Amino acid sequence: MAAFASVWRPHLQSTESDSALASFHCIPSSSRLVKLPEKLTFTAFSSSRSLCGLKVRTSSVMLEKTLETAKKVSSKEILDFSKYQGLGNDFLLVDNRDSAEPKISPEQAVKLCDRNFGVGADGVIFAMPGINGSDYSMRIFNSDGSEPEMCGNGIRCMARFVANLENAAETRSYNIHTLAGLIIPKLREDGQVEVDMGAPILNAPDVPTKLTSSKDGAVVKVPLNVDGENWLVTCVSMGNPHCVTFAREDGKDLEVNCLPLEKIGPLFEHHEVFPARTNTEFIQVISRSHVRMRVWERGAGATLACGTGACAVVVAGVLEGRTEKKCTVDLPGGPLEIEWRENNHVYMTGPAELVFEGKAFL
Ligand SMILES: N[C@@H](CCC[C@H](N)C(=O)O)C(=O)O
Repeated sequence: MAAFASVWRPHLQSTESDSALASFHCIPSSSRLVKLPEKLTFTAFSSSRSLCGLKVRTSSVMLEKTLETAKKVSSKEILDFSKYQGLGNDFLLVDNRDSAEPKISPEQAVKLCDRNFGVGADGVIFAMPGINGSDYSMRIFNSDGSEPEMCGNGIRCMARFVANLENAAETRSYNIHTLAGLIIPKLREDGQVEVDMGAPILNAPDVPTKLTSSKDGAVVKVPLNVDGENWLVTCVSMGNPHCVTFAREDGKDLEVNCLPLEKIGPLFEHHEVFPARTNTEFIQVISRSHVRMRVWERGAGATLACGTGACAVVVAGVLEGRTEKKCTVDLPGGPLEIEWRENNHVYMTGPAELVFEGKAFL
């Protein structure tokens, strides 16, 4: 972890392109605080110096240890990561193939996901050794440090990440063990990733929700009072819980771009009827095969896309009689193709792209 030290008119300047590393050190020149690795103490020097890739120019910053020591200290506390995004849902991917324990703690993930003080991401994903014959296991921490069972956009990114690590063929599929069971992403020739997301879970206590079921154990188009307003909701688990709404109780179509997501999202997420909290999808139907979605994610807030959410939406759309089983879901970050097939599995197709690789101080 970094330590704070008082200095006199410090001026730090990054000499590397690694913004994550730099962000731990860069401060406004008017400030009197500077973050440095905690094991450093101070003596005087008065010229321009380079510290861990940063140029230090001040007349009175005092350093006792050598720059070599600083580099050794830093290297022990650096995390290598690759940043990926799927429709703007962004993740730090960590090569965790040598251990069945995540390399960083939930608290460290929260810091790294911070968009001002860290690298910035909706979550951290660990590519871990496979279990029970699977190729890999995936675990993920949300940006609030909580651990979800699954992540649809994340698993597309993970497939691309492990293929890069392995220098694998452009087109192949992986069996990935998740806390929601076995999920199978396939890298396609056209660059898209198609994922067999498994079967939806509809039985209310398994979602989980305390709402009373309306149809064969499932919660379909059931009124839910949120802050004095009644919404009609359908609850679906894709391994993780989702509450999907197409309308308030007046039945009028939603105009999703006009919803105050930051206000109502947290009220759904923490509603007492969702014992494990919930992701919430607000949907506007454009046609029976095309919907517009905005999402408030459990543990991450408003994101540009949610893969498990888009799958839950098509299942909910079919159960409510609003959509076909094959549907395009438009998210703020772009479209996902979703299909609920005859084998009861939901298939999701979308992009996954490497943004950059980096190193961050923990
Ligand atoms: N963005 C993800 C879902 C990530 C997990 C979610 N926030 C939860 O807590 O369930 C996706 O693409 O599915």
